[in-house]
Amino acid sequence: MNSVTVRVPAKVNLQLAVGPLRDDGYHDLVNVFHAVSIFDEVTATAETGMSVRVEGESADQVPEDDDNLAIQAALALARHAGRSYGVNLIIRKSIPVAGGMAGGSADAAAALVACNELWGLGLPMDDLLEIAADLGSDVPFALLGGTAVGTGRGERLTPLEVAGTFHWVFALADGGLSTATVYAECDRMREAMGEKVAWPRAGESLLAALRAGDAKALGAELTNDLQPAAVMLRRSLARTLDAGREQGALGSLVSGSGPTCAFLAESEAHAGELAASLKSAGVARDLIIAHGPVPGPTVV
Ligand SMILES: C[C@](O)(CO)[C@H](O)COP(=O)(O)OP(=O)(O)OC[C@H]1O[C@@H](n2ccc(N)nc2=O)[C@H](O)[C@@H]1O
Ligand SMILES: Nc1ncnc2c1ncn2[C@@H]1O[C@H](COP(=O)(O)OP(=O)(O)OP(=O)(O)O)[C@@H](O)[C@H]1O
Repeated sequence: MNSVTVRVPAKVNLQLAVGPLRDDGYHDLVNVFHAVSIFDEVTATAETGMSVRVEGESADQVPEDDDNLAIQAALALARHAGRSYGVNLIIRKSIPVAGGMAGGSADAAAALVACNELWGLGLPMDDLLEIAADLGSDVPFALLGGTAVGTGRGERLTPLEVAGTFHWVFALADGGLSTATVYAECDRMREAMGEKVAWPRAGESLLAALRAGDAKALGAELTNDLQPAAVMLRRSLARTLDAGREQGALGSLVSGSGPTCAFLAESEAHAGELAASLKSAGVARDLIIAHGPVPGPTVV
């Protein structure tokens, strides 16, 4: 086999509970991940060296050297296998860059799956998950897909049972936000308010809403502890979130570290109406309709 193409979804966080800052610079989380139908595609082709090319949505903002998370994934996999494999990766991006939807992590997960296949390694999921955790906190979930709760840095995963499909509208913003900067702003705001940071816990009502496939109940339970920090760093997000609520979204929140905002709709038709109203309100660079949960990386 000379070439393998893998399609990989974006994520939104349905609950992001951020615990105290740890000594290693990370935060313990309860992170309810949900994979949605916005996809990047990664094609891996056998080659002697390691190279990457990026095409599509905001490709110019993605590095085409060893800083690219997909190349780092291929290098980590070759190291794990103990061989000096080569690969050319072509990444076709649709997931917004630095948008809080884990696009880089998705590409890394896709590269792990594609190279595992291309190089005939046959490594099991558990090995790939271990390599993924070293690449970034979101990468293990990007390998898994579906809906799952992540603890620790977000890398320790338990898949969740979900009934049916949820319909979403995503409002894209101009420019990205740095994940590390948003966490640091969250710490700063908490300290300024003298807030005692609680140990993060999964929302029982949120898990029940997922099990029941109850969009209305889910909408009321969406929470993101990074949202105040993201809004502080990008004030315009307050207006975007307000517009979603005014236009009848069941729930509105910043996706992960932002600046993409996520709005839950009642149905596919309602998502279409909501996207049209938000477009007219002029509160986003672009709007994308998607559904979840969807499976993780898939060879196409
Ligand atoms: C905001 C989320 O996307 C929600 O899923 C993730 O928590 C971020 O995951 P990620 O982008 O894979 O993040 P990493 O590459 O592991 O870490 C980037 C930076 O984010 C901060 N970080 C990340 C994860 C975590 N549990 N605590 C943190 O404080 C740290 O400053 C870290 O240096
Ligand atoms: N394959 C990649 N795709 C996108 N960005 C990448 C990639 N490799 C490295 N990067 C760098 O990582 C930064 C963050 O990109 P990414 O799109 O993953 O952010 P994000 O969606 O906010 O992440 P998260 O939701 O995991 O916090 C970008 O600014 C870019 O420079």
